[in-house]
Amino acid sequence: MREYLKFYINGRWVDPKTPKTLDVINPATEGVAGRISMGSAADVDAAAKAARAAFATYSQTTVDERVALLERIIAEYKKRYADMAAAITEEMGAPVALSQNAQAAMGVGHLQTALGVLKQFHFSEPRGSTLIVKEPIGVCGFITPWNWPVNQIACKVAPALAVGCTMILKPSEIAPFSAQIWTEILDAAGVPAGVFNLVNGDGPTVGAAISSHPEVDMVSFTGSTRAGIEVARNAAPTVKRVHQELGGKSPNIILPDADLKKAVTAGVRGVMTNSGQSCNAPTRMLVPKAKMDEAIAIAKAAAEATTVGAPDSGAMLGPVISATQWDKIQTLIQQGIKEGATVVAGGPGKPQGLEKGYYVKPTVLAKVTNEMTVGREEIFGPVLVMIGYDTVDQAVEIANDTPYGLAAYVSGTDTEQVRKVASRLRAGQVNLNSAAVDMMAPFGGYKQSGNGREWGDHAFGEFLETKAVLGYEPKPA
Ligand SMILES: NC(=O)c1ccc[n+]([C@@H]2O[C@H](COP(=O)([O-])OP(=O)(O)OC[C@H]3O[C@@H](n4cnc5c(N)ncnc54)[C@H](O)[C@@H]3O)[C@@H](O)[C@H]2O)c1
Repeated sequence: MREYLKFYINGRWVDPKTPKTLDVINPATEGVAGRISMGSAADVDAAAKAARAAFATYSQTTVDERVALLERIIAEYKKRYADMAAAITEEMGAPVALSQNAQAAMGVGHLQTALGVLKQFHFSEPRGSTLIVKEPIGVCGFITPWNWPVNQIACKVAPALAVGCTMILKPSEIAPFSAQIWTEILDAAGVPAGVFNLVNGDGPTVGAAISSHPEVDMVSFTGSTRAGIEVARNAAPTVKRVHQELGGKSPNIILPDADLKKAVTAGVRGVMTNSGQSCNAPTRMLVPKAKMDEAIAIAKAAAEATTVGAPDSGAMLGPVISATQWDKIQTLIQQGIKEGATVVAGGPGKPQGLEKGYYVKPTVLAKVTNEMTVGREEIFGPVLVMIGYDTVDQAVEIANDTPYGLAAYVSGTDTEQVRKVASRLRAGQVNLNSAAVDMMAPFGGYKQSGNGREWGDHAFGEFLETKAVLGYEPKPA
């Protein structure tokens, strides 16, 4: 039973201004795994003031000092790696192997990436007699979700620290354990007081207080489009910069000349991983109608080979995050069936023998059209929908017919055609032929999937202001 009742403000573990707690549920057991304090606007205010005070000195640190700091954080992270992976499994149910090999790995991955970028980054550029300077934007507010918890914390905190910003983090209240370990790591690494602050709590209270606080210069939010809109609304009166990373319903175009077995199998795996709880999951598979029967058979086999079970059982999928999420997924599957989709694999209800815990059957729905609810709404569970197309033009049209634009996937053997299709897709990241993760590739959405870009060098820009210093080079006498 974990008890994380203090916040981290101004380099110290402090009690909340008003005591209030929340039980954290382990989704694999439905049992209480721990307790956190739920903060208030007063806690956010204390954190914002600490971050503002620390900005005066931290923003003036040298690149070498920040390189040394990131190196110390990476060293501490490596010491706590197993604790981090265990915390993630406990808070959100990821299989042990996924937590160890991917979830926890992303945390240190973003730290190392930020370190590499920082060593080469140009913070100023002379242009004639003018100097253009990139300066840290100030105090940042970070609001993060539960699905890739430390990934989303690290991809904000690491570049922000690298450029000289100070910050307040509000992690997901449903999965707050990894954020606690993260904070302990930063504390052990000697992050100066006030540079990084942690306040736990819910969105409407702590999230809204961060979004609207006049001392917060920018807010970076990852989560649902609904909450992202609220953040922007609350931020508007203070004219702060708002960075949103929101939902997705990413298309996966399997071109007529693709290696069908490889592409469909990879597509199914891409949806199911992390129990379908990835914002960039390839959830809409677009298949040539002439190849649909064959594709369905491959998808069925791949989904049925996807094992589900307790995080420590060696199964490929754990539970989904919560009872609410489980219910939402079930309602959407039922809605899909009602609107005419065919269940190819999985379907409603819990997998056999897994009555306790929020487990969902790896599900494939075929005969889906892009107009159906399951073709349009983000399900955020292990549910793939398959949609047929007649021509490549039609596939592109269906792919783009969504309010989202986070990711897209294309498979085919004709490289020219694959690239051409990629150029027509309105999405922030297009993955060709199951390319591997690239930590330097910018990550972010078009349309209602958000704005701005995280990861790699592009992330630095989110936390920088641009200053033009005219007359920097004095005119020769
Ligand atoms: N684009 C991306 O990079 C990305 C990554 C992961 C998840 N997501 C999206 O996140 C969603 C799932 O996460 P979730 O259920 O935790 O989302 P959520 O929006 O409910 O919660 C995300 C965070 O926002 C906070 N929040 C909620 N309401 C708020 C408000 N009014 N003001 C300020 N903060 C508020 C929550 O407390 C939490 O910390 C999915 O839609 C998914 O696609 C997007």
